[in-house]
Amino acid sequence: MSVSGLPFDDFRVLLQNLPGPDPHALVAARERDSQLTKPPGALGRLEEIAFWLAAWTGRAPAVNRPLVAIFAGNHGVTRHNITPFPSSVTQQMVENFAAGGAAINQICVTHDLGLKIFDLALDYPTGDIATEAALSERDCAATMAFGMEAIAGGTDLLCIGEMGIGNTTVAAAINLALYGGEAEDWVGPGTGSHGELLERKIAVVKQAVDLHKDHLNDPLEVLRRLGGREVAAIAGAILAARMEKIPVLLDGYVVTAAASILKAANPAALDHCLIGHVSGEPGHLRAIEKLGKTPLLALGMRLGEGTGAALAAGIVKAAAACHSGMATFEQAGVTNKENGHSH
Ligand SMILES: O=C(O)c1ccc[n+]([C@@H]2O[C@H](COP(=O)([O-])O)[C@@H](O)[C@H]2O)c1
Ligand SMILES: Cc1cc2nc[nH]c2cc1C
Repeated sequence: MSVSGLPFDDFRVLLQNLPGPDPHALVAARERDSQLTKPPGALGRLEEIAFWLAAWTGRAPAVNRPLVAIFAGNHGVTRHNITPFPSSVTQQMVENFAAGGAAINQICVTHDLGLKIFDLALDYPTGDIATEAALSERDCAATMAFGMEAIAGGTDLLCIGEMGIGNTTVAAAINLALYGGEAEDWVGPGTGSHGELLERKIAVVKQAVDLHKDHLNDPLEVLRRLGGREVAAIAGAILAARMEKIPVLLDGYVVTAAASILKAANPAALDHCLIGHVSGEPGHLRAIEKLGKTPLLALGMRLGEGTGAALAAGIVKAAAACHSGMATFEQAGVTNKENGHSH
């Protein structure tokens, strides 16, 4: 935080000074790819993923310490009775993650991914966005700074997930603020809001964006007024990963909304991120299109907790393994000339 000035000042400076990709590592990866024992381009998107890893790590593509970080928060807006599950489920699921009983635990075991849970003041829900700001500037900046620490233990691929009853409502409000359109374009069922629950969810999102409308030209104001603690921490984690040359896999609707805040502040802010999957939440595909990205997977999942990003990490690991482990034509003696030496 700044010695003088406002809590967001350092983030504003950071957002305008993000490092770019490493051109040398990218050229080296393209050069090696052209020598591997496969027809040019035959590994399709896996080749693009290897190049992306090289560009954003500045090294030969490798994934040795992948990490899933789950950020958990609670939301004052749930007082409007807009979700089928109570806010107490956030803490209960955090305990389930710790005990190894959630879907994300099984995917982490499957793909050999580390898992860290960051619960963010679950006993202190954010302000109700329909009637006040979710967070003060000070609290929002401090939570972003906390999120930046997610990578402190070291990782070379960060998969970002979240847990927070009510957070598909705040994600919808963020998207409506950033992209416009109708509340109905961005509000979906989340964990299963239909009928009157869904109608109230739509009304609350409209009310929230209307209440804060004079302040929504500034992406960090969108974050603190309409977001939540896990949303702020995710924004911080994505920024920290960029500074530390760590590629990022984004998960579903809520993580994408958090990421969109950064993109609104700097169009290049998400160039080190891929979208792990498109979730079943109807607004997710629309939000992904606004980011100009193509998700790696489409499995009809709508769970959150990092599950889509973690599944995609398996593909990213395979892309790195192919790039680094395959033989070159020369090494394998594969050639397209009869009895010749070159391909
Ligand atoms: O990632 C998604 O696209 C996604 C879609 C629907 C629900 N969720 C999860 O469900 C919770 C939020 O849903 P809700 O209905 O309480 O707003 C939160 O814990 C998210 O991880 C996540
Ligand atoms: C049970 C349950 C598990 C979740 N995981 C992510 N969000 C969730 C929401 C609920 C309700």
